[in-house]
Amino acid sequence: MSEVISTSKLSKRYGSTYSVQDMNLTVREGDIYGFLGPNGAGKSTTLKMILGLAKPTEGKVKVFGKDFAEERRQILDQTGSLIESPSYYGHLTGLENMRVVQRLRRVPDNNVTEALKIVRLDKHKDKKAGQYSLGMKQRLGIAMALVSWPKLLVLDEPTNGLDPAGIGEIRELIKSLPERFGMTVLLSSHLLAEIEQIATSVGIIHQGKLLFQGSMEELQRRSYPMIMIKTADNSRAQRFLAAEGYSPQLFEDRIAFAGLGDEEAAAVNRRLVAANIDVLRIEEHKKNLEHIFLELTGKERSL
Ligand SMILES: Nc1ncnc2c1ncn2[C@@H]1O[C@H](COP(=O)(O)OP(=O)(O)OP(=O)(O)O)[C@@H](O)[C@H]1O
Repeated sequence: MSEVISTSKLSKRYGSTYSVQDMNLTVREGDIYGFLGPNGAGKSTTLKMILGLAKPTEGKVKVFGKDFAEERRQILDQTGSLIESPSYYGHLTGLENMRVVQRLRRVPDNNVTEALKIVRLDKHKDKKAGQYSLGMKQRLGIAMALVSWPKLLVLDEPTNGLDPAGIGEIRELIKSLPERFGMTVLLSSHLLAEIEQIATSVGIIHQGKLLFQGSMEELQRRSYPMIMIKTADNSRAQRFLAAEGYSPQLFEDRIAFAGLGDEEAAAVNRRLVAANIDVLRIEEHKKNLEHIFLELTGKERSL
């Protein structure tokens, strides 16, 4: 798969503070790349530099293998974006707003009709955008970004402020874009669950630095399984097993073991039963992404 975006040592400094530092980001064709980080991590700043809306202090951006500084126009012609909140004219209808973008992008009427249909605003196209709900405004913003059928779509927190139904709708829409239209999508979010559900690749940014970059599977692989055992008396089970040389931890209503193989799990089970401690459940838990994220950002030490 070819690289659609690659940045090398991309940095942005405001005063003496780096908002983004030495960012080597790679987005491949057909990816839905989830750019994940807490508020203030530097996501918007990075996206703005990729789109030429902010000037890097250091480093380079290549989009479609072209140097942004040299081939800006050609790159932007094939790119659609929604950065921060959508910009629209409140006194114009959804359709009229689309026409404004249509003229700028010099695309046929059909593109407008299709884009409105895809974001399901076709029935509301004659209503003033100022009277749209938050979700509709967001969808209008996405329709504007889609109108030229870009090869690359960059979306900054596209589900911000939406209710769960709206989030689900936008999520399904984004997920369908690579397959339906051959697009590559780069989107940012501070919500792990959202990235987990949409993205095929992930970049985790914290305090301006990229801490992890890879496929969603690679990130998932970092999670090692824990064996959780629920007994009729967890405290007694824990003391008993600790005396037998194991090191279980009490965790909610279970005792937890790291790195316990199948045979060891069976042995623990036998010992508990022999000690007259009823075993109610034995389960394998994968560490969830939240744990991994917290570990990467250095905020979590236990379990
Ligand atoms: N124009 C600016 N001048 C000074 N500092 C800025 C400017 N723009 C951004 N910053 C700082 O850069 C850091 C990163 O901001 P950025 O908006 O990129 O973060 P983010 O990850 O997108 O967060 P959020 O999700 O809250 O938008 C913040 O500390 C912010 O205060």
